Amino acid sequence: MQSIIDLDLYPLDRPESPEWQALVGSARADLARDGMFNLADFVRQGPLQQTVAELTPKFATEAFTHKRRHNIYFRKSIEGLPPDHPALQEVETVNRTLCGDQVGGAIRALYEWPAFAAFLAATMDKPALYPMADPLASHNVMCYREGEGLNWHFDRSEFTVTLLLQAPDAGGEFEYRSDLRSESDPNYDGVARLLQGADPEMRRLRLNAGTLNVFRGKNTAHRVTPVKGGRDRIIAVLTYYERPGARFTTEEQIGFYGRAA
Ligand SMILES: O=C(O)CCC(=O)C(=O)O
Ligand SMILES: [Fe+2]
Repeated sequence: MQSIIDLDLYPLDRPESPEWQALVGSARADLARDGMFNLADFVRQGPLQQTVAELTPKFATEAFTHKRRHNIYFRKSIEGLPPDHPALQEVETVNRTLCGDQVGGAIRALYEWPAFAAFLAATMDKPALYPMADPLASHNVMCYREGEGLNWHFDRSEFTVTLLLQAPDAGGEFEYRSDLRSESDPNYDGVARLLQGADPEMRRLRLNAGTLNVFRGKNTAHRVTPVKGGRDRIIAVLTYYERPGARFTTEEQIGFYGRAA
């Protein structure tokens, strides 16, 4: 793992050491304050560039083009909400996705490294986290070309872990609004306000390649703005759950990836 991650900077291989505990502590403090934490230069430049070189031809030939109009919930209707409620306003998403069964190398090695899941669990104050059993959804790499983005949504899992592999020249920014809803309060009026561009608490993040980002995606509305310029935005999305064996439904697999597996 030392060839992929700088373990001197980020001692994930030494759980419970003072350095590991300090890293977990600062990640927890950031999560509590901002709903996210970032570890810059988490993956080394060599494996980053190698991964981009391996995956670029696959994006040209075998990636699924995710292009659809959807609302922030990725659901046709929400019980108790009239179809014309502004929280159900539709937006368009376009990007290309490679699924877990198409991504190997450093990304898969990191995804399946037990010490990485254990570190993430500690930052989130959970007893354990497990990779998904879903051959498609477990770890994805997404590519956004000029004009492409991912529109407003909430994630299925409580936390989302991303690793930017290649930053675009401009655009492709990550915009988010932490704690827009909660388990007990869907806050549809707040959702409508965000979609109308009128939420003063929306924040924007420009990531650098190699940065690990962890955020509370289930109740944090977020989007990726359209990329500008010729350099694609390429990002790995790693999904963990508190129980082993998590899978998407067949309908979700087809909606996100165009196939079931
Ligand atoms: O591309 C990103 O930065 C975010 C990806 C994301 O939100 C998702 O895959 O659910
Ligand atoms: Fe997301």
